[in-house]
Amino acid sequence: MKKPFHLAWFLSQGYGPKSWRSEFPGSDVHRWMMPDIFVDLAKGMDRACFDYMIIEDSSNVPYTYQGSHNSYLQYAASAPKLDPAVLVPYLAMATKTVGLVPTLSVSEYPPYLLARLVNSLDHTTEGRIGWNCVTGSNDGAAQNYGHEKHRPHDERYDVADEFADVVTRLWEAWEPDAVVLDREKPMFADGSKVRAINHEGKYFKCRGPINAPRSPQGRVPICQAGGSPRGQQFASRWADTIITEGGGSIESMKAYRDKVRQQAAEYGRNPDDIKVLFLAHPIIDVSMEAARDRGRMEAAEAEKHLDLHLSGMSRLTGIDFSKFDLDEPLPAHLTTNGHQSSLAKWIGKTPRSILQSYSRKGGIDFTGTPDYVGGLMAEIMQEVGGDGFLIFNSYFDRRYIIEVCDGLVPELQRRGVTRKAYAHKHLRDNLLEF
Ligand SMILES: Cc1cc2nc3c(=O)[nH]c(=O)nc-3n(C[C@H](O)[C@H](O)[C@H](O)COP(=O)(O)O)c2cc1C
Repeated sequence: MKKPFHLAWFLSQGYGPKSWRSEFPGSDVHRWMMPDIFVDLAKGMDRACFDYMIIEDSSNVPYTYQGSHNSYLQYAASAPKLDPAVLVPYLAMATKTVGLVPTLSVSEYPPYLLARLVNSLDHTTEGRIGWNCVTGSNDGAAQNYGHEKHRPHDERYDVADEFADVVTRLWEAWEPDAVVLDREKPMFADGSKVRAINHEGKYFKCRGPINAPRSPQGRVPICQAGGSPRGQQFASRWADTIITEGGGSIESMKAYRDKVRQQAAEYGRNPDDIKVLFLAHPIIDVSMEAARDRGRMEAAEAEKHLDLHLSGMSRLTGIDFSKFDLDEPLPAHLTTNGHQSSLAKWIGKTPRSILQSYSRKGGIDFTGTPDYVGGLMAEIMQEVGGDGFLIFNSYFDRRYIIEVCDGLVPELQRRGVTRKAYAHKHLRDNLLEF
């Protein structure tokens, strides 16, 4: 029997405008700031029994490309974005089980504030919350929080280590049976079962305890995407689920997963407790020709707007890519304090070839009928060994939601490789189901 795998959705470009340039825009594009299209997505995911949706985030209007914010605003690329934590309760109210994972940066939140927010969301969703733990990368965001630039790349992960330690201890500061609710005594909570954490570290100081009981999951699942050696080390230590591009081949996916699992074992963790999910951008239609046509149209459209992708590369690395010749290989000496794993992949390639692979959405080509794409996904996961896929499409429309949730996923379910019903209520339990 085939081993089942997990499905999640990466809401790339966060809580921002989605379908405004689509052929199927919906009649409510000017109301992009309302939760409606995201609610439709979450309902589709609940029907299809996805594990979770990550709501990407960043909190600045970037100006790295050509020293100007114009291209970002022109394409609604990275801006505008509303706060992902605001979206979560709307999605939770509209669905029953799908997990909800807002992105919250350790460079922007104080640990107590973040621990409290996530604890509150875990209570009110009855255990469906995860935390996408990021360090931030673009200096423009650091400038919105009182700094000139971000800390050095690897030190950000040192900060994240201490941050995750404080946050997880706050989440566990109340014993599971601390709330007594004894009306006669009277005793709401037993003080002997609630402890301060008295943390004094290199970066943070926090007394605790958190001012709310342990939430349904207690220690909320942590999601992480660090791709550099230091990032992977952090993820192996803390993450319950890791999201990654995967490198575009079965070999690279397998190698990445094996490395994470080995590092996790070195930290004394059970590697099976970490679910590695690989980005996938399926393009689905009723026939192979129709799907390929759509793929060609998407690529042609992307190639018409090279500055959209150049500005994205600039934002991730802090390097202004308008300075380079499109057809000259990028110099080997380039360094970044932003996404090191992304830059490492680009060095030695020409910007044009990087953009072409961007416009084809890099990675493995999942273009075809639901039957074809479902079969391909099943085969790939079988070879990689796990643990699942993370669907993404930055500017999806409602048609895309249906294609994936009501076309592709039923094919995966028919093959017995993804779940047909949730076995549990909590996100962590669903992640650990297989
Ligand atoms: C699928 C995926 C989702 C990510 N989501 C976010 C995000 O929402 N916000 C953010 O600041 N960074 C995000 N990142 C960036 C990662 O947190 C990390 O900075 C990046 O992968 C580079 O890792 P490195 O610095 O270890 O090379 C994401 C990365 C990936 C691959």
